[in-house]
Amino acid sequence: SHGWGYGPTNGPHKWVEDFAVADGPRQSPINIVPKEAQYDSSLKGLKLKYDPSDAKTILNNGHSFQVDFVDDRDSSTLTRGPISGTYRLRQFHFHWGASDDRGSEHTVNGIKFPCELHLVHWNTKYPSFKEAAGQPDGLAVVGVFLKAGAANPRLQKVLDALDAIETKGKQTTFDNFDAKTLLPGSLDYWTYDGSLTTPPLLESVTWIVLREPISVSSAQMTKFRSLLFTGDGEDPCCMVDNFRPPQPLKDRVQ
Ligand SMILES: CN[C@@H]1CN(c2cccc(OC)c2)S(=O)(=O)c2sc(S(N)(=O)=O)cc21
Ligand SMILES: [Zn+2]
Repeated sequence: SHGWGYGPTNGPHKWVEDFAVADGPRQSPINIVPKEAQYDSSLKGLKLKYDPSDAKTILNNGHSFQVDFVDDRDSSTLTRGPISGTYRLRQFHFHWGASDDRGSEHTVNGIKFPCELHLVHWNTKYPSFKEAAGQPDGLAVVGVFLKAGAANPRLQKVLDALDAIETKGKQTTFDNFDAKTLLPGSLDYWTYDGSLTTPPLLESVTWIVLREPISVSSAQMTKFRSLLFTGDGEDPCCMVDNFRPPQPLKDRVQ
């Protein structure tokens, strides 16, 4: 079967055919309008504690690439901020464009960034990630914008691993990586209730989008674009424009 993707025949405008929740009340991403966001003084600061030894593998999943973490104990966690309880880091991945003028999923005042990092965490009040993914308070994803500028040395270890996972399904070990090094200096954030931005588009995500971007150079973006959506032996298709456009806010505030 021709699974979902980002092309003209299986892209975001087609996902509702297989995933009716695509038209749901809390879909992601959204356009963030800082002036319309409500300041909530009761919100606490984010607490992110990541153990570099939890990093396990890096995988080309045919939609993006992701770094997977060992999540069988509370060693890499997200607490405080808008959430209650303890969420464990499961994986991080990126979304990017074919050129620097697009690529991010969330936008700010309609502005697109060339790339967006997502750090996916699941609520440990549920027995497993899969169980949590189906619950309204099951996941918390920290989004970080990447802004075109100076090369970011913190990205280099991730980018150097991409040669080994060029095609869909390729995976290689990726250990001893501190995901905290990918975060900007300030942890100021916008937050809203949303969904996965890819099928199954589950409405189980508390989104926490950091206001301060990190930098990425055009040469580093070229490295992201060297990946393929396609598997070995298939006609090669560059992995670019793997982002869902902003969705209606419906009855939500930030
Ligand atoms: C391909 N989709 C990613 C993989 N995931 C996935 C895999 C299996 C089952 C499942 O739900 C039951 C979800 S995931 O939950 O790690 C996420 S989060 C996310 S994003 N862009 O909203 O941050 C994309 C994906
Ligand atoms: Zn994502």
